[in-house]
Amino acid sequence: MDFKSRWEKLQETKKKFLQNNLDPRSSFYVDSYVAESWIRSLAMGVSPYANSIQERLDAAQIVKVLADNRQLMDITTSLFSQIKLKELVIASQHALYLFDKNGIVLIHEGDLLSISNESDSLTGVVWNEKTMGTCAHTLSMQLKRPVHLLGPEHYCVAFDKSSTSAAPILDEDGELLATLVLSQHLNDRYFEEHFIDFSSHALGIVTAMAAAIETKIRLKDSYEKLKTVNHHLKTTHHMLATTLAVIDEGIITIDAKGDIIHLNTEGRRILGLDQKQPVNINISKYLSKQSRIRDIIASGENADVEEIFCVDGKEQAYLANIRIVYNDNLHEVNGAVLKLLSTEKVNAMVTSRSGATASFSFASLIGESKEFKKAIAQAQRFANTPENILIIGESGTGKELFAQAIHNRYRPEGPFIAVNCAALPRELIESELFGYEGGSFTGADRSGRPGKIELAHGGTLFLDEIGDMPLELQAVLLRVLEDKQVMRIGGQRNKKVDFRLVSATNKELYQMVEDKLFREDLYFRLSVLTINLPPLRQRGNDVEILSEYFIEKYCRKVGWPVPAISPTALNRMRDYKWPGNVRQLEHAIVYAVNAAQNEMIEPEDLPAIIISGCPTKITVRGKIEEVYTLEVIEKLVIVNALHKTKSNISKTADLLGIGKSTLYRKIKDYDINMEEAF
Ligand SMILES: Nc1ncnc2c1ncn2[C@@H]1O[C@H](COP(=O)(O)OP(=O)(O)OP(=O)(O)O)[C@@H](O)[C@H]1O
Repeated sequence: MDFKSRWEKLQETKKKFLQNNLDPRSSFYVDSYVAESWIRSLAMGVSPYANSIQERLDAAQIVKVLADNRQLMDITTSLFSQIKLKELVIASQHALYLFDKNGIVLIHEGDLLSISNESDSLTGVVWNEKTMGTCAHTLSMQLKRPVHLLGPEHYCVAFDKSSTSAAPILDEDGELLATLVLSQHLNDRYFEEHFIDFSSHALGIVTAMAAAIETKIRLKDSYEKLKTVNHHLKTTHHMLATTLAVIDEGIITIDAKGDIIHLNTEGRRILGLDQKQPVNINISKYLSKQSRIRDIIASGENADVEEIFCVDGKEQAYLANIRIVYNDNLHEVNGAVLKLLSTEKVNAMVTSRSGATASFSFASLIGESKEFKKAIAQAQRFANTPENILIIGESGTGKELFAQAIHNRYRPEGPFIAVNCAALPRELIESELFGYEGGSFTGADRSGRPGKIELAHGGTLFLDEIGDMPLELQAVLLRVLEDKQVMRIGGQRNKKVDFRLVSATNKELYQMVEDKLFREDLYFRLSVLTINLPPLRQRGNDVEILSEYFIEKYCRKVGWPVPAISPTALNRMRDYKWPGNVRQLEHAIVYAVNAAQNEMIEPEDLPAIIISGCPTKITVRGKIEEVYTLEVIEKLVIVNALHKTKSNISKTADLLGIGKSTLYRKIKDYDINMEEAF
């Protein structure tokens, strides 16, 4: 059927439908979806004779709709301008419309039908089946496919001489975004001269343009998504970099060949690289030939080892936690992450957690006597130099306290490591002082352990009872002091150590040198600066000052009222010889505070040894002399020996040259309190 005949048949069918209510669905010429739409339009009360649309969004709604469709409109207008569509549309006397998914006019070029009664703009006009009945774009919106309507197929008679093509614009999920419409008014020439149907061309153009817009929208969406992913990636990267930067351990990532891929701030500091310097360096540049890192990576097994890094000629030891990174299928080693913590820091952490800190300062040393003040002044002077210091004094005179005060004056930030050479079995002193390498001897830690000398790096090593150090170890200690480096038992390499040695003794050290029990060279090295601590019995009124101090300290601790000391009790305490010095005084005070019935400490509240240990005053040739009974002296000797052996019965018996059972009997007879002796 030719164009003109078809047009006439359509018009006839519509007329019958509108005027005689003849069901268009039975017509051979009208497609069923068009016929259905006519019926709907009529049912919705749309006037078939309307030639303008009254429904339009208000200004605010228009602004919102335009904003919601901004991207679509931008893409459409840029496409229009690219292919000069506007000019083409006008020249070919077409009109072009872009509708949103609800049929709101977003863009239009030309308004051939003067559909709007507002001459200026159609934007915001609500043009759908409800307002204008069957149109190409209303059907295209419903069917989601391109639709062409010829004149009378439109519901409104006003479009009887129009040819309209519409194509939907769908999103990725097939949801309707908009429709694009190309419409042409068929003037009389079409009917009289050509009768040519150009509709297929228009439909092709509008479909191709809708597809182009869809592609552009999808591209833009993908780009936006990529941008977001990229942004997330960047943010994650920044967060990771910031997290790594605040970790005060060096984090170095290397590939399987050992090339550095990434380092955090501390990692850069360790390798001496400034923050901007590129990192394409191989890690082996900083490692010695003995380094185990390469083998560990090749073995593919995580490991924690101590590694020496050499940067600018300077060696520094680190505890390296090596974690292997595999590729996705877990068969191949991609590289490793090294976490480096300087062994100095590890040691400092170990020592601070194990309580190896010095709490005493010169200000907390109690005493006003001339002798004591002289010792303090001397210690303060010596503290300011890096030299080794020897403190000589009887047991309990405060030698360790002095060592702590010296440490806190000179190197308070470093570790304070104390070793009592008399308290350790001979065989253990060596490993305790020098440490050992992993697997050096049975029973040792698999990973090895640093010795106290290593742990004292950057601080003070306090060797108490230095006189008890075995001769063979004295030689090793001397070498450490001379070379300032230490080698662990079973180890291969020397480690630099920097510490101040404070040693202490209650023995006649020089006498030991003469008896060949102590190395002379070591003695001279230790005793450059010597401090003699006076025994308590030579400190006059310090007994009273210290007693009051200890009473208050103890009562504060247990929350009791502070008692006074009666003058008689104080006299007894002054007369007593205090073989255990300040330590013994402190214990005596704890005993007395507990024994005292009221606010006054009386002589009977003091430990029995203090009362019985005081000399008896007798007159010899007119002169008052202080004499001790043999019993008192024996008791004192036993207490002293018990103190020295830390109440070890066998050792005490050996020391005194008596049998253990005799010792037990005497302890009972003299009512010796073992704790008090200690
Ligand atoms: N001047 C002092 N001020 C306060 N307390 C003191 C003073 N002197 C000693 N002490 C007390 O005496 C106790 C013993 O001190 P310290 O351990 O330093 O003695 P020492 O001479 O190292 O003993 P030893 O030779 O038996 O190891 C300390 O716990 C402390 O409470």
